[in-house]
Amino acid sequence: MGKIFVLMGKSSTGKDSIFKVLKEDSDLNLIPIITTTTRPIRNDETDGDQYFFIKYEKLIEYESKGKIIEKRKYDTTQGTWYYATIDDGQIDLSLGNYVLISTLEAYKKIQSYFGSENVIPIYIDIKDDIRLERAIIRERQETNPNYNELCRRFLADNVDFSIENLKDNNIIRHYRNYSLNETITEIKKDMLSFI
Ligand SMILES: Nc1ncnc2c1ncn2[C@@H]1O[C@H](COP(=O)(O)OP(=O)(O)OP(=O)(O)O)[C@@H](O)[C@H]1O
Repeated sequence: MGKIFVLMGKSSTGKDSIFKVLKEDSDLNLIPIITTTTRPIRNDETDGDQYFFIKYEKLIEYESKGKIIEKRKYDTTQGTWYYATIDDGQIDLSLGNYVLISTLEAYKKIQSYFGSENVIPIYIDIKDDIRLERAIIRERQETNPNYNELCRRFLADNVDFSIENLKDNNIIRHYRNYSLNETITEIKKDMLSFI
């Protein structure tokens, strides 16, 4: 039976940078799960790469077909955005091991959907000052930087990933992403021990 590795962490901790490398690693041979969002695509993103970028109407269509594993709603400074994991036939644990980027809330639902023994958390963390610095550097590269949204998310993440929430979900191991290569090596070693 395959495993699902769930990469989690506050914004700008490096989840996407780590995901990009792990999904190309031939030793791990992980199948990436692409989740869905209704938020606008950023300059450096490609549809079907970081997310499937869909319209709200399409999300409702999936919902009416009972295909939503989990869905989250965020009231952002640019309007309401939804993020969802959709059971669109991408995941079959008899076929291999999977990796996705998600949230703590979604991780819980994925665990109840696929069985907690099959779902492994990979929690990425860095100190707040470095996280904020990386977030600002990244945002500056956007055509229309949105520092209000950056700040909203920065603060919201500290609530979502509070020490209590992490403890309640039994997330003990923290992978500290100061050096990207070292973090990836560490995660890879642990992943290999599960597969
Ligand atoms: N170890 C690292 N050292 C320096 N910069 C890094 C490191 N890891 C990631 N970054 C940079 O930090 C920024 C945030 O990384 P990334 O987009 O991967 O984070 P994320 O957790 O996926 O963020 P979000 O959840 O907001 O999409 C990017 O500009 C990335 O290039």
